[in-house]
Amino acid sequence: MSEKTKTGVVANELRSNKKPWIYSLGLVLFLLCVLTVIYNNAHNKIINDRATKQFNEVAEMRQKISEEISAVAADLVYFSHSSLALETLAHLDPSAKEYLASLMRKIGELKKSFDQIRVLDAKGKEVIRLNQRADQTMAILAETELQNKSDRYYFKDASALPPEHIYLSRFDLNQENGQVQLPLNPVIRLATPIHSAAGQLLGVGLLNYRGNRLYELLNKMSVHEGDLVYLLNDAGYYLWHPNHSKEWGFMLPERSAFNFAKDNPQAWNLIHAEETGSFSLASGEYYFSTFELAPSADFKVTISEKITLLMHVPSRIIDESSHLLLVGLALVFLVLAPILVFLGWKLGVSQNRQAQLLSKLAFEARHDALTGLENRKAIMEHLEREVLRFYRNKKPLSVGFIDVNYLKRVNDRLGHEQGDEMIKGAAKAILDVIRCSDNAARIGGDEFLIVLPECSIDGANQTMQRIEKMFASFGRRINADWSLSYGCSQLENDDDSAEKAVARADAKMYQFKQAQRQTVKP
Ligand SMILES: Nc1nc2c(ncn2[C@@H]2O[C@H](COP(=O)(O)OP(=O)(O)OP(=O)(O)O)[C@@H](O)[C@H]2O)c(=O)[nH]1
Repeated sequence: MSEKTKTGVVANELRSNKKPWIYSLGLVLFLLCVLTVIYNNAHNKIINDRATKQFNEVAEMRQKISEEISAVAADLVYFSHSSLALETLAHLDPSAKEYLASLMRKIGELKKSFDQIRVLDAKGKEVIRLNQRADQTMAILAETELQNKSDRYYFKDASALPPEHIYLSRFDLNQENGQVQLPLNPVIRLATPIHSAAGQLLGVGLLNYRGNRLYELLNKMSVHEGDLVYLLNDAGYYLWHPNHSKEWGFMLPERSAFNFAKDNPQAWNLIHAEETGSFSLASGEYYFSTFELAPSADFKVTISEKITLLMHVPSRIIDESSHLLLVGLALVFLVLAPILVFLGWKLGVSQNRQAQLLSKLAFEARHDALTGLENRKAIMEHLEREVLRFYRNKKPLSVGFIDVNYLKRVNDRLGHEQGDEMIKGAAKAILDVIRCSDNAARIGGDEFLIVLPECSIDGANQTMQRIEKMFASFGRRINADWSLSYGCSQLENDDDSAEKAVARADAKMYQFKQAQRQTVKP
């Protein structure tokens, strides 16, 4: 086998050995790519779903707060602009006051969300006042307990409004006698001026809406575990904080440090940039909506406060969802990767086997099984090519024909194994003697053909002699009398052909054999 062929075979083998690895790694890489695509899609979907959910939640809560305040405004308008209120304040009907108080009590006990319900006259003196009891019933205060509130901002602001307009105080803590009421009592005061038919101010209707009712709504918000909900006033103070001890910093000096705007100036600027939106910071995602704490547009609202509903998804929660996804996909990888490695390996091995089988078949189709030399078909193709080269460059081309003598007799007398040894001996002698550029083939039972490019007939005959000698020496080693006959021919001109050259060499070999037979007695 030539060095070149040997290198080719080694390269093929190396390639074959790598195939199972390549297929296994290829499939694992494919799995990694698929899982990466799945991760990206799932991750984006989680982000989008979360954004949609949070936006919807914030919008829904804003709507609920607006509906709640609208219902409170409707209650205020209902008793304040009733004929009973007019008759009471204008002193038209002495029994009207009693009916009005009874109506106000009904409203208070039905809704259970009012700390106080009052009617003040035009001078700010309480005419009717109901306080909510601990059991949520309403107590009508006696005449002696009624106070003058003319100096309070809510009376002044409300009495200055046009007819039927509504005033909403800021959302803050109720104060009694200049002190913050304890336990803390968050309230929103809704007030509306009461005018006579002629447009004269008769008094003010007033409701103290309990902020705790808003908190109940906020508590019902369906937030994902770990998400944080804040309600902020327009100065960034917490009206609602998951940690309630941070609320009301603008009213309680000891809590004045707790302010979202101060703690998160970057987030606060972004919140102020638009009414509703979202943004992401290192601390997590934020979804917000800033709106007026006011009833729906059906009411004429003159003064109200802007508040911000803010939902914060901490980065820890975001990372957790990504982490869970990663862990899930890692598990899928750990389950599938060994299966794919196994399948890739099997595929590579079976492809190797198939390739080896094919190359063995291809080799066998062109080679002799006993000697490993080429067969007739292969050497004739080779000779055809050499003949074409001879036509072109006219360099001498010779053919040697060898026939082993007395093979039949060896077979018959000593057995086929000895006969085979004889054939293999002839092949070995040929291969040991010819040049690398020569080609030899076994073309029949005991016949061999040798193609000798760039070799004259004399050179070919000398080569045959050397083969004959070497073959005989092999025989002597086993005390056998091995001999062979040979004949050579040289390509002559452009009319000459491979077949003709082989036939001439065969004829020469035959003559040689005849001559041998006459001189050497078997
Ligand atoms: N052991 C063995 N014998 C083979 C093989 N191929 C062919 N033969 C036998 O070789 C013998 C060849 O017979 P012949 O053509 O008469 O050749 P020979 O006996 O060498 O006689 P000459 O060629 O005339 O010298 C036949 O009996 C074949 O069966 C083989 O691969 N191994």
